[in-house]
Amino acid sequence: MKNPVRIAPSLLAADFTRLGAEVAAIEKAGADWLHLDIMDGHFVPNISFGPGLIKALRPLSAMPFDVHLMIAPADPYLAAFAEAGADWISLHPEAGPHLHRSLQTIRALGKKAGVVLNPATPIAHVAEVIDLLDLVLVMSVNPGFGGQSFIRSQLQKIAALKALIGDRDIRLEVDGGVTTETAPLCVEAGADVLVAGTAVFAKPDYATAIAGLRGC
Ligand SMILES: O=C(CO)[C@@H](O)[C@H](O)COP(=O)(O)O
Repeated sequence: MKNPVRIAPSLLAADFTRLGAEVAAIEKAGADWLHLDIMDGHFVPNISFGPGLIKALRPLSAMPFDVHLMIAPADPYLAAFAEAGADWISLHPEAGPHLHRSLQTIRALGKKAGVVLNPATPIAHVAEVIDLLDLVLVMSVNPGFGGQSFIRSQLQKIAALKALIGDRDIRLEVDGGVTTETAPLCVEAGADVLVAGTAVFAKPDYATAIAGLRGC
């Protein structure tokens, strides 16, 4: 069965002086999920925000909170993100020695578990842990910053993952350089969740931007 396409604006591109209002605005504009990029200045060369912000935003929105951990190690912080209000928690295979155990921990916390593949990370990691996955996130830029250009080779990776996932109940998400030009290519390759930062928050009308990414 084909999943409907979900649009997940990335808060990293929002106006940090008015985050509560930004979250309310994208929800009203039709966003499906809120994507939250957690960066530690070590796993990626940027620092963003932590569980405190997620806890502050949680009462303001009914959207599922989709938390992408760009931190290493990730294991010591999984419970904090779960308690703060994350619904989906995804991490990189490179973030620790025991991806399988990390995914088990996320599920034991009652959350949906995801694995994230950098542009140079092979899909073999997914096959090894597929029974523990609710989501696979393909990075179509090198993680750390918004506003980068889409790496087109990742379309083949999305298609290969779609074939690997088959009819399992696993979302296939793409993040980085997603625009009205690249979004249809991602969906055609098999993605069903589109993360977009600048393609939403840098636009004057969020509803038009979200509808454009959804292809309607
Ligand atoms: O995780 C990241 C970057 O590391 C992304 O979520 C970006 O924040 C997406 O930004 P755009 O490429 O859509 O502007």
